[in-house]
Amino acid sequence: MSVHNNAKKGDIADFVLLPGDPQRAKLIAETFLTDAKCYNEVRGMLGYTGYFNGKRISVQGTGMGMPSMSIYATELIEEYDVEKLVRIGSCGSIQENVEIMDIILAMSTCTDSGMNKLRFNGNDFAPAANFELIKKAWEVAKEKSINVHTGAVLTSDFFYGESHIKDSFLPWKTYGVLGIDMEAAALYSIAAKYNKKALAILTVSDHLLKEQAISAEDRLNSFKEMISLALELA
Ligand SMILES: O=P(O)(O)O[C@H]1O[C@H](CO)[C@@H](O)[C@H]1O
Ligand SMILES: O=c1cc[nH]c(=O)[nH]1
Repeated sequence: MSVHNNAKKGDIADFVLLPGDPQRAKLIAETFLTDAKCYNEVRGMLGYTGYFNGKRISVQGTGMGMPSMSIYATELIEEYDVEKLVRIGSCGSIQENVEIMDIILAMSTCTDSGMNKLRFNGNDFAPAANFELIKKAWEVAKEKSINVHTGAVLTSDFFYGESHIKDSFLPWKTYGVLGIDMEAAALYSIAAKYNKKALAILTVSDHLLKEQAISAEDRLNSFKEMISLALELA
């Protein structure tokens, strides 16, 4: 058991999918896995272990934001010996050609969070995806004819921008950043700290330039392509 997880040692597979929404973890366990068992309900942050094509995998909700992701990723690695961590999340697009429901493989992450500034004494760190995982994800996407974008994302502490900072995402857009989430940089940083493998796969749930968005229900139910791609990485 860890502070935020009541799984026993051995209950969690060495490959874990990490949705922000614990209900997405439940849906994945119920619709994609066989023989899935719930191992965690602490704070409603559901976690399950089951099988996909004979491979043992777990799926664990992480909550929203870098601190929450950091807690779950750290405990999964330190207490449960997890080796591969794949975030399956939603994000907002900040590029014209990255449309609603498109999938992004996050090669690298920028962040406006202070967490890594604190860790690195005011200096920058470059949180990046594991090459083996992103290469495999790209190959699986090609095999399954899933169109994916690869590139940088911004992991932000903000979901709602401040009205006095107009179009705060424009510098990131200019420098080619594809979209905005709230956890990928934390996952890549924790994975780097422990020399583990991590990847964030994101589906675009809203478009900041076009002011389009899908509903919360669609966010929960319509990420099947991303999930089927992520499951192949086990
Ligand atoms: O859909 P998830 O995985 O939660 O990801 C995105 O959605 C949440 C904001 O609505 C943030 O956690 C953001 O990163
Ligand atoms: O973090 C997120 C997720 C979806 N859309 C956003 O704009 N930000």
